[in-house]
Amino acid sequence: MKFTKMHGLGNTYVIFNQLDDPGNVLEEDRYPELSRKVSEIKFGIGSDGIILIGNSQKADFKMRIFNEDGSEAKNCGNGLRCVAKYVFDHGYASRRNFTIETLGGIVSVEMEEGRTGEDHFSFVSVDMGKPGLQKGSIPMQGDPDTRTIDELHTFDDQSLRITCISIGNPHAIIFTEDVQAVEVERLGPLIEYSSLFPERVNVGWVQVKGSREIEYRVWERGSGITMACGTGACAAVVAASLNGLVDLHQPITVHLPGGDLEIIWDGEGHVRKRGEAVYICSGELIV
Ligand SMILES: N[C@H](CCC[C@H](N)C(=O)O)C(=O)O
Repeated sequence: MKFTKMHGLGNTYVIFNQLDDPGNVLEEDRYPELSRKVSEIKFGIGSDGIILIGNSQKADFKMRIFNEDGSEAKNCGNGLRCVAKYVFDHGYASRRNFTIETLGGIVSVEMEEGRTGEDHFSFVSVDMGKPGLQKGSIPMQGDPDTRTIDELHTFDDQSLRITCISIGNPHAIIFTEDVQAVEVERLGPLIEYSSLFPERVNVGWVQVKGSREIEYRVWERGSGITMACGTGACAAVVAASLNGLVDLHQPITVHLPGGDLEIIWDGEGHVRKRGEAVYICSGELIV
């Protein structure tokens, strides 16, 4: 199978182009195992998961994403930027703006000139759609028509205030005074596997640095600690806005371990993000 390995702020995916390469199409039940094998650095390639680029009946392209543990996710912000750059650079997209279907909905992307310009169109803007705010959209236990904003919940011996947002995929956001001091590795799985979330959950910690700047660390459902999470960064800005901690209508800089993303939300409509997508290598996977 031919692959291209790319990253968005160090959140790395091995991408299989299925648009015109039947050799990259497997039986449906083989993809979870493929993701587990490919993601493993010693016996595989090493990544946070795999992405399949396919044809769509509803959009210009289709993106499927599988986490490191083989679970299929409904959305992937960093992955969308990588897919957009790939299809644009390889001539599948005839315009700078186009749409990509995900299991979490259809998103619009626009290719932008890079900051330095040496790698033309290295930046991608993505309209991630309307965030889900009701418990029923996350999904999580409780009244499906109510929101989870700064709600106290207990996870084993930890009582934490959480704000839950769906960006097509589920996120639990926790605000902290010192994001670097958080024991992400210990708390992440406690929350990810809590019975509160029937489909598990991505967990993000946010330290507000100013009305237009936050710092964010993530424990990803199905992949653990990653260098960045695009949907998580969007969820973090929406959660911070709902808690009155950052400005609406203004670009919010989100500092992640792998770099910065620019996110903007108007308080009720679509959440948008802008960031880079970078090639690492391409090759042939022996399956
Ligand atoms: N672990 C996520 C999928 C990857 C999301 C992340 N890598 C991003 O950039 O949004 C989930 O199971 O919903």
